[in-house]
Amino acid sequence: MAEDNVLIGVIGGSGLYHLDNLTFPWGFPSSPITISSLPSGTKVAFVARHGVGHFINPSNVPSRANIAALKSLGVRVILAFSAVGSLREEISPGSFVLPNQIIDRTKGIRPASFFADTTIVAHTMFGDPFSNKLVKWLEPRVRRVLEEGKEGEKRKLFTEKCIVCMEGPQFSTRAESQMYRQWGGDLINMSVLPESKLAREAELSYALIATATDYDSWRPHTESVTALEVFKTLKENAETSRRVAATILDELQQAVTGKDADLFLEEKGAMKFSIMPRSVRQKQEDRDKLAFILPEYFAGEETVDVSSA
Ligand SMILES: CSC[C@H]1O[C@H](OP(=O)(O)O)[C@H](O)[C@@H]1O
Ligand SMILES: Nc1ncnc2[nH]cnc12
Repeated sequence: MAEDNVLIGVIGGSGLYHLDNLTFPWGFPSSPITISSLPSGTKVAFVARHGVGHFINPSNVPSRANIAALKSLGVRVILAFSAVGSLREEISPGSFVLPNQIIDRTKGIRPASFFADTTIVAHTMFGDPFSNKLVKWLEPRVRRVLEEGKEGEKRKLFTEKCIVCMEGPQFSTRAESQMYRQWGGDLINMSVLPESKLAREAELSYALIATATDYDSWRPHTESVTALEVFKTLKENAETSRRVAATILDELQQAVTGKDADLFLEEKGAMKFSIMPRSVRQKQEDRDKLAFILPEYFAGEETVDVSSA
Protein backbone atom coordinates (compact mmCIF):
# COMPACT_ATOMS: atom_id res chain seq x y z
CA MET A 1 0.00 0.00 0.00
CA ALA A 2 1.27 3.49 -0.85
CA GLU A 3 2.33 5.71 2.06
CA ASP A 4 -0.44 8.28 2.70
CA ASN A 5 1.83 11.15 3.72
CA VAL A 6 3.88 12.82 1.04
CA LEU A 7 7.47 12.03 2.00
CA ILE A 8 9.37 13.19 -1.07
CA GLY A 9 9.62 16.75 -2.41
CA VAL A 10 11.15 17.59 -5.79
CA ILE A 11 12.37 21.06 -6.79
CA GLY A 12 12.34 21.66 -10.51
CA GLY A 13 15.04 24.00 -11.86
CA SER A 14 15.25 25.95 -15.13
CA GLY A 15 13.78 23.81 -17.85
CA LEU A 16 12.37 21.21 -15.43
CA TYR A 17 8.78 22.34 -15.09
CA HIS A 18 7.13 18.96 -14.57
CA LEU A 19 7.96 15.30 -14.02
CA ASP A 20 6.77 12.36 -16.09
CA ASN A 21 4.92 9.33 -14.86
CA LEU A 22 3.01 11.20 -12.14
CA THR A 23 -0.77 11.12 -12.19
CA PHE A 24 -3.30 13.10 -10.26
CA PRO A 25 -6.46 11.05 -10.78
CA TRP A 26 -8.92 13.85 -10.09
CA GLY A 27 -7.28 16.51 -12.27
CA PHE A 28 -5.65 19.80 -11.33
CA PRO A 29 -7.09 22.10 -8.67
CA SER A 30 -8.33 25.62 -9.41
CA SER A 31 -5.09 27.15 -8.17
CA PRO A 32 -1.85 25.97 -6.61
CA ILE A 33 -2.68 24.95 -3.04
CA THR A 34 -0.68 27.14 -0.71
CA ILE A 35 0.19 25.66 2.66
CA SER A 36 0.97 28.49 5.04
CA SER A 37 1.40 29.02 8.77
CA LEU A 38 -0.42 31.39 11.09
CA PRO A 39 1.86 33.22 13.57
CA SER A 40 1.08 30.39 16.05
CA GLY A 41 2.37 27.76 13.63
CA THR A 42 -1.07 26.43 12.70
CA LYS A 43 -0.89 25.30 9.08
CA VAL A 44 -3.66 26.15 6.63
CA ALA A 45 -4.16 24.95 3.05
CA PHE A 46 -5.75 27.54 0.75
CA VAL A 47 -7.17 27.18 -2.74
CA ALA A 48 -8.79 29.98 -4.80
CA ARG A 49 -12.02 28.49 -6.21
CA HIS A 50 -12.02 30.48 -9.45
CA GLY A 51 -8.22 30.54 -9.79
CA VAL A 52 -6.04 33.45 -8.68
CA GLY A 53 -7.42 36.42 -10.63
CA HIS A 54 -10.81 34.72 -11.21
CA PHE A 55 -10.61 33.01 -14.61
CA ILE A 56 -12.64 29.81 -13.96
CA ASN A 57 -16.39 29.94 -14.56
CA PRO A 58 -18.58 28.45 -11.81
CA SER A 59 -19.60 25.52 -14.07
CA ASN A 60 -15.93 24.71 -14.73
CA VAL A 61 -14.55 24.82 -11.18
CA PRO A 62 -12.63 21.52 -10.78
CA SER A 63 -14.30 20.73 -7.47
CA ARG A 64 -13.27 17.06 -7.47
CA ALA A 65 -9.63 18.04 -7.88
CA ASN A 66 -9.91 20.74 -5.18
CA ILE A 67 -11.49 18.42 -2.62
CA ALA A 68 -9.22 15.47 -3.52
CA ALA A 69 -6.12 17.65 -3.19
CA LEU A 70 -7.20 19.00 0.21
CA LYS A 71 -8.08 15.52 1.48
CA SER A 72 -4.80 14.04 0.29
CA LEU A 73 -2.91 16.75 2.17
CA GLY A 74 -4.57 15.61 5.39
CA VAL A 75 -7.22 18.37 5.66
CA ARG A 76 -10.20 17.42 7.86
CA VAL A 77 -12.31 20.59 7.91
CA ILE A 78 -13.17 22.98 5.09
CA LEU A 79 -14.36 26.53 5.64
CA ALA A 80 -15.71 27.59 2.25
CA PHE A 81 -16.31 31.28 1.63
CA SER A 82 -18.80 32.44 -0.98
CA ALA A 83 -20.27 35.66 -2.34
CA VAL A 84 -24.04 35.17 -2.47
CA GLY A 85 -27.17 37.00 -3.56
CA SER A 86 -29.78 37.67 -0.88
CA LEU A 87 -33.40 36.59 -1.41
CA ARG A 88 -34.59 38.23 1.85
CA GLU A 89 -34.92 41.90 2.71
CA GLU A 90 -33.33 41.47 6.17
CA ILE A 91 -30.19 39.83 4.74
CA SER A 92 -28.73 43.09 3.48
CA PRO A 93 -25.53 43.22 1.39
CA GLY A 94 -22.57 42.89 3.75
CA SER A 95 -24.40 40.38 5.97
CA PHE A 96 -22.76 37.04 6.80
CA VAL A 97 -24.74 33.78 6.73
CA LEU A 98 -24.05 30.20 7.85
CA PRO A 99 -26.69 28.31 5.84
CA ASN A 100 -27.96 24.87 6.82
CA GLN A 101 -29.85 23.79 3.66
CA ILE A 102 -29.35 23.77 -0.13
CA ILE A 103 -31.71 23.65 -3.13
CA ASP A 104 -29.99 22.28 -6.23
CA ARG A 105 -30.62 24.27 -9.41
CA THR A 106 -27.43 23.19 -11.22
CA LYS A 107 -28.04 21.51 -14.57
CA GLY A 108 -26.21 18.20 -14.21
CA ILE A 109 -23.20 19.34 -16.23
CA ARG A 110 -20.75 19.45 -13.29
CA PRO A 111 -19.02 16.23 -12.21
CA ALA A 112 -20.80 15.87 -8.86
CA SER A 113 -19.55 12.59 -7.41
CA PHE A 114 -16.22 10.80 -7.02
CA PHE A 115 -18.14 7.59 -7.78
CA ALA A 116 -19.61 8.81 -11.11
CA ASP A 117 -18.53 6.61 -14.04
CA THR A 118 -16.84 4.07 -11.78
CA THR A 119 -17.90 0.50 -11.00
CA ILE A 120 -18.43 1.39 -7.35
CA VAL A 121 -21.83 2.58 -6.18
CA ALA A 122 -22.31 4.87 -3.20
CA HIS A 123 -25.35 6.81 -2.01
CA THR A 124 -24.12 9.42 0.40
CA MET A 125 -26.29 10.86 3.17
CA PHE A 126 -26.91 14.54 2.39
CA GLY A 127 -30.07 15.48 4.32
CA ASP A 128 -27.99 17.95 6.31
CA PRO A 129 -25.60 19.19 3.63
CA PHE A 130 -23.36 21.17 6.00
CA SER A 131 -21.60 19.87 9.08
CA ASN A 132 -24.05 20.79 11.82
CA LYS A 133 -21.50 20.59 14.62
CA LEU A 134 -19.02 22.73 12.75
CA VAL A 135 -21.71 25.32 11.95
CA LYS A 136 -22.74 25.39 15.61
CA TRP A 137 -19.13 25.84 16.65
CA LEU A 138 -18.64 28.65 14.12
CA GLU A 139 -21.74 30.69 15.00
CA PRO A 140 -20.63 32.40 18.25
CA ARG A 141 -17.08 32.86 17.02
CA VAL A 142 -18.02 34.45 13.69
CA ARG A 143 -20.63 36.59 15.48
CA ARG A 144 -18.01 37.87 17.91
CA VAL A 145 -15.67 38.90 15.09
CA LEU A 146 -18.48 40.68 13.23
CA GLU A 147 -19.60 42.51 16.39
CA GLU A 148 -16.05 43.63 17.09
CA GLY A 149 -15.96 45.55 13.77
CA LYS A 150 -15.54 49.32 13.94
CA GLU A 151 -18.72 51.42 14.25
CA GLY A 152 -20.35 51.53 10.83
CA GLU A 153 -18.54 48.31 9.84
CA LYS A 154 -20.60 45.95 12.01
CA ARG A 155 -22.14 43.08 10.07
CA LYS A 156 -25.17 40.94 10.77
CA LEU A 157 -24.91 37.14 11.03
CA PHE A 158 -27.76 34.81 10.05
CA THR A 159 -28.03 31.05 10.55
CA GLU A 160 -30.49 28.31 9.54
CA LYS A 161 -30.94 29.68 6.03
CA CYS A 162 -31.41 27.86 2.75
CA ILE A 163 -29.12 28.55 -0.21
CA VAL A 164 -30.13 27.93 -3.84
CA CYS A 165 -27.23 26.85 -6.05
CA MET A 166 -27.87 27.78 -9.68
CA GLU A 167 -25.83 26.86 -12.74
CA GLY A 168 -25.11 30.34 -14.07
CA PRO A 169 -23.07 31.98 -15.36
CA GLN A 170 -25.96 34.33 -16.14
CA PHE A 171 -27.88 35.64 -13.13
CA SER A 172 -31.53 34.62 -12.53
CA THR A 173 -34.58 36.19 -14.15
CA ARG A 174 -36.96 38.13 -11.91
CA ALA A 175 -39.46 35.25 -12.19
CA GLU A 176 -36.86 32.69 -11.08
CA SER A 177 -35.68 34.89 -8.23
CA GLN A 178 -39.26 35.24 -6.94
CA MET A 179 -39.87 31.50 -7.35
CA TYR A 180 -36.81 30.67 -5.24
CA ARG A 181 -38.24 32.85 -2.47
CA GLN A 182 -41.51 30.93 -2.63
CA TRP A 183 -39.56 27.66 -2.45
CA GLY A 184 -37.99 28.83 0.81
CA GLY A 185 -34.64 29.98 -0.60
CA ASP A 186 -32.89 32.73 1.38
CA LEU A 187 -29.63 33.02 -0.57
CA ILE A 188 -28.31 32.17 -4.02
CA ASN A 189 -24.90 31.33 -5.43
CA MET A 190 -23.29 29.21 -8.17
CA SER A 191 -20.65 27.38 -6.13
CA VAL A 192 -21.87 25.42 -3.15
CA LEU A 193 -22.63 22.40 -5.35
CA PRO A 194 -21.04 20.02 -6.04
CA GLU A 195 -18.34 21.25 -3.62
CA SER A 196 -20.30 20.37 -0.47
CA LYS A 197 -21.38 16.97 -1.87
CA LEU A 198 -17.81 16.06 -2.73
CA ALA A 199 -16.58 17.14 0.70
CA ARG A 200 -19.18 14.82 2.23
CA GLU A 201 -18.08 11.91 -0.02
CA ALA A 202 -14.50 12.55 1.07
CA GLU A 203 -15.68 12.50 4.74
CA LEU A 204 -14.58 16.09 5.32
CA SER A 205 -16.46 18.46 7.59
CA TYR A 206 -17.66 21.38 5.49
CA ALA A 207 -19.33 24.70 6.30
CA LEU A 208 -20.15 27.63 4.05
CA ILE A 209 -19.46 31.16 5.25
CA ALA A 210 -21.65 33.15 2.87
CA THR A 211 -21.37 36.90 2.44
CA ALA A 212 -24.27 38.74 0.79
CA THR A 213 -23.28 41.04 -2.06
CA ASP A 214 -26.66 41.96 -3.63
CA TYR A 215 -30.45 41.43 -3.65
CA ASP A 216 -30.47 39.29 -6.81
CA SER A 217 -33.51 40.15 -9.00
CA TRP A 218 -36.63 39.63 -6.90
CA ARG A 219 -37.28 43.23 -5.75
CA PRO A 220 -39.90 44.65 -8.13
CA HIS A 221 -38.80 48.28 -8.06
CA THR A 222 -35.02 47.97 -8.05
CA GLU A 223 -32.54 47.07 -10.79
CA SER A 224 -31.70 43.38 -11.04
CA VAL A 225 -28.21 42.29 -9.99
CA THR A 226 -25.15 42.99 -12.14
CA ALA A 227 -21.60 41.68 -11.79
CA LEU A 228 -20.46 45.28 -11.21
CA GLU A 229 -22.74 45.53 -8.18
CA VAL A 230 -21.38 42.25 -6.82
CA PHE A 231 -17.79 43.35 -7.31
CA LYS A 232 -18.40 46.62 -5.47
CA THR A 233 -19.38 44.74 -2.31
CA LEU A 234 -16.93 41.87 -2.76
CA LYS A 235 -13.81 43.75 -1.68
CA GLU A 236 -15.16 44.84 1.70
CA ASN A 237 -16.75 41.44 2.30
CA ALA A 238 -13.44 39.74 1.52
CA GLU A 239 -11.63 41.93 4.06
CA THR A 240 -14.13 40.93 6.75
CA SER A 241 -13.84 37.27 5.69
CA ARG A 242 -10.07 37.49 6.14
CA ARG A 243 -10.62 38.96 9.63
CA VAL A 244 -12.96 36.07 10.48
CA ALA A 245 -10.42 33.52 9.25
CA ALA A 246 -7.50 35.17 11.05
CA THR A 247 -9.42 35.16 14.34
CA ILE A 248 -10.85 31.66 14.39
CA LEU A 249 -8.39 29.38 12.59
CA ASP A 250 -6.13 28.73 15.60
CA GLU A 251 -9.07 27.76 17.78
CA LEU A 252 -10.44 25.59 14.99
CA GLN A 253 -7.12 23.77 14.77
CA GLN A 254 -7.33 23.07 18.50
CA ALA A 255 -10.89 21.76 18.16
CA VAL A 256 -9.90 19.52 15.26
CA THR A 257 -6.91 18.04 17.07
CA GLY A 258 -8.33 18.03 20.61
CA LYS A 259 -9.69 15.11 22.62
CA ASP A 260 -13.24 15.57 21.33
CA ALA A 261 -12.21 15.85 17.68
CA ASP A 262 -14.12 12.73 16.65
CA LEU A 263 -17.37 14.12 18.04
CA PHE A 264 -16.71 17.37 16.24
CA LEU A 265 -15.76 15.74 12.95
CA GLU A 266 -19.03 13.86 12.54
CA GLU A 267 -18.49 13.05 8.84
CA LYS A 268 -15.46 10.84 9.53
CA GLY A 269 -16.49 7.22 8.97
CA ALA A 270 -19.89 8.13 7.49
CA MET A 271 -19.20 6.60 4.06
CA LYS A 272 -19.24 3.18 5.70
CA PHE A 273 -23.04 3.39 5.46
CA SER A 274 -23.02 4.70 1.89
CA ILE A 275 -20.81 2.43 -0.20
CA MET A 276 -22.57 -0.64 -1.63
CA PRO A 277 -20.97 -4.02 -0.78
CA ARG A 278 -17.95 -5.20 -2.75
CA SER A 279 -18.86 -6.79 -6.09
CA VAL A 280 -16.64 -8.88 -8.42
CA ARG A 281 -17.54 -6.38 -11.13
CA GLN A 282 -15.66 -3.60 -9.36
CA LYS A 283 -12.55 -2.65 -11.30
CA GLN A 284 -9.27 -2.35 -9.43
CA GLU A 285 -8.45 0.85 -11.35
CA ASP A 286 -11.65 2.43 -9.94
CA ARG A 287 -10.77 1.31 -6.43
CA ASP A 288 -7.28 2.79 -6.86
CA LYS A 289 -8.74 6.11 -7.97
CA LEU A 290 -11.10 6.20 -5.00
CA ALA A 291 -8.27 5.19 -2.66
CA PHE A 292 -6.82 8.62 -3.30
CA ILE A 293 -9.67 10.24 -1.37
CA LEU A 294 -10.93 7.33 0.74
CA PRO A 295 -7.91 5.14 1.53
CA GLU A 296 -9.82 3.78 4.55
CA TYR A 297 -12.14 1.86 2.20
CA PHE A 298 -10.24 1.40 -1.04
CA ALA A 299 -6.51 1.15 -0.37
CA GLY A 300 -4.93 -2.29 -0.54
CA GLU A 301 -6.26 -5.62 -1.68
CA GLU A 302 -9.50 -6.71 -0.11
CA THR A 303 -11.13 -10.12 -0.39
CA VAL A 304 -14.16 -10.13 -2.64
CA ASP A 305 -17.47 -10.72 -0.89
CA VAL A 306 -18.88 -13.15 -3.47
CA SER A 307 -22.25 -13.30 -1.72
CA SER A 308 -22.86 -9.71 -2.73
CA ALA A 309 -21.32 -10.03 -6.22
C1 LIG B 1 -19.09 37.18 -9.02
S1 LIG B 1 -20.80 36.94 -9.08
C2 LIG B 1 -21.16 35.21 -9.20
C3 LIG B 1 -20.15 34.27 -8.58
O1 LIG B 1 -19.90 34.72 -7.24
C4 LIG B 1 -20.01 33.62 -6.38
O2 LIG B 1 -18.74 32.99 -6.38
P1 LIG B 1 -18.15 32.27 -5.06
O3 LIG B 1 -19.21 31.36 -4.55
O4 LIG B 1 -16.95 31.52 -5.54
O5 LIG B 1 -17.80 33.38 -4.10
C5 LIG B 1 -21.10 32.78 -7.06
O6 LIG B 1 -21.17 31.47 -6.55
C6 LIG B 1 -20.74 32.86 -8.48
O7 LIG B 1 -19.80 31.92 -8.85
N1 LIG C 1 -27.32 37.15 -7.24
C1 LIG C 1 -26.48 36.14 -7.31
N2 LIG C 1 -26.81 35.00 -7.97
C2 LIG C 1 -25.93 33.97 -8.04
N3 LIG C 1 -24.70 33.99 -7.51
C3 LIG C 1 -24.34 35.11 -6.87
N4 LIG C 1 -23.20 35.42 -6.22
C4 LIG C 1 -23.33 36.66 -5.73
N5 LIG C 1 -24.54 37.19 -6.04
C5 LIG C 1 -25.19 36.23 -6.73
